[in-house]
Amino acid sequence: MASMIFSDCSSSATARLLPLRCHKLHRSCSVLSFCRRVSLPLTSTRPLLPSLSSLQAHVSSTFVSVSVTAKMATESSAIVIDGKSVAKQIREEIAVEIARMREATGIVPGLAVILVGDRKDSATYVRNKKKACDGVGINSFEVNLPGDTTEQEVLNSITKFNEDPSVHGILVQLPLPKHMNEEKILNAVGIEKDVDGFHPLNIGRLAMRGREPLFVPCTPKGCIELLHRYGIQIKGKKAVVIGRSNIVGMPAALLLQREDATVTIVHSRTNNPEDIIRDADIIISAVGQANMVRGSWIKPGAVIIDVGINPVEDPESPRGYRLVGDVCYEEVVKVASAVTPVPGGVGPMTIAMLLSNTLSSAKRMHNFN
Ligand SMILES: Nc1nc2c(c(=O)[nH]1)N[C@@H](CN(C=O)c1ccc(C(=O)N[C@@H](CCC(=O)O)C(=O)O)cc1)CN2
Repeated sequence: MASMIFSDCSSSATARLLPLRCHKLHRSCSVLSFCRRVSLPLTSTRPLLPSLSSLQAHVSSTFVSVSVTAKMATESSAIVIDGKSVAKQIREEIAVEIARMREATGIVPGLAVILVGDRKDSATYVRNKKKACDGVGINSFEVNLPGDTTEQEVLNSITKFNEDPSVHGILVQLPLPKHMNEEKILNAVGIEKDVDGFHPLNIGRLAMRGREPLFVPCTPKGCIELLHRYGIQIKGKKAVVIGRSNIVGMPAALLLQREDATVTIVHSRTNNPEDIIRDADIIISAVGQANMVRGSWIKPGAVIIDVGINPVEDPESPRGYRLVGDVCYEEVVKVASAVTPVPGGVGPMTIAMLLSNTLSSAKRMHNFN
């Protein structure tokens, strides 16, 4: 962001941003070591965050297990929105639905993933998607193409999957190599199999009142699902989305608007972004800048959804780096009422929403409710 000062807020003074593509991602993150973990609410209707005192009153009845210490009542500290656990719960719900559908109809949902090139991070995400499919009972189909493959070869794979009745969802892992026309490739995915929700027709419908997209992009959908499952009210709230990418920022803003929030998008040309962010009740940050959003930019009690996954150098970590979000977690956790960690926040929800979209697609195609 041109007008923002980037300053690292990690404990390591030497921490530096690393290019994501050079490194295999890993799960350990020292940032999480001081997180208070609050287990999941089992219902999406009961608010998790009305106040600390009512939170404590509900503790024994509402949550599976809660490890909130007495310290929390005296020290201002946000609830950690546990995306990893929510995603697990959603995968379990999806597995039950898939089994029900298979028993009733004999149909098994199928997801096709096309990976072009040799980015390690993309390969990891694709592998994790396949593992998640296996876990819930979705058939997965994979095509791996070299980085110098032609656009036509990618289009041929898409056509093949568009015509295959055992495939209910198709996704092309992004980013594509630079020589490819992303728009042309994403437009080729049949709208009824567009489980990433990136087809312009799906995005267009998302933007219009009174129209329904067949699919909503997975990461923004995961952000909203986290807010719902934690009982965080969106209606009437001031929401700020930081970043305006086609994959996250723009659809996240559209979704928040559909939920009746008043939405502002902050981007690289926004003047005084801190002032706008400081006014927000809900912040979704998706810029890919480590620790950019500081504690002083946050209104006390705001809810922070951090979509950034940024590797920073960390000599103390076994792999030499760790993942941090766009938000300076150590500072923000003291000001916000709830915050997603990185890793373990929005990331796992992306894959859970992909499974959910694939199941919906199979149900819609086979008229199964
Ligand atoms: N076609 C698509 N391409 C890309 C998408 C997408 O939704 N569709 N999103 C991202 C990458 N992505 C899925 O593809 C993705 C990113 C991160 C995670 C995740 O679980 N992250 C973990 C941390 C990573 C780790 O330790 O392995 C976390 O945050 O806890 C899942 C999926 C770009 N491309």
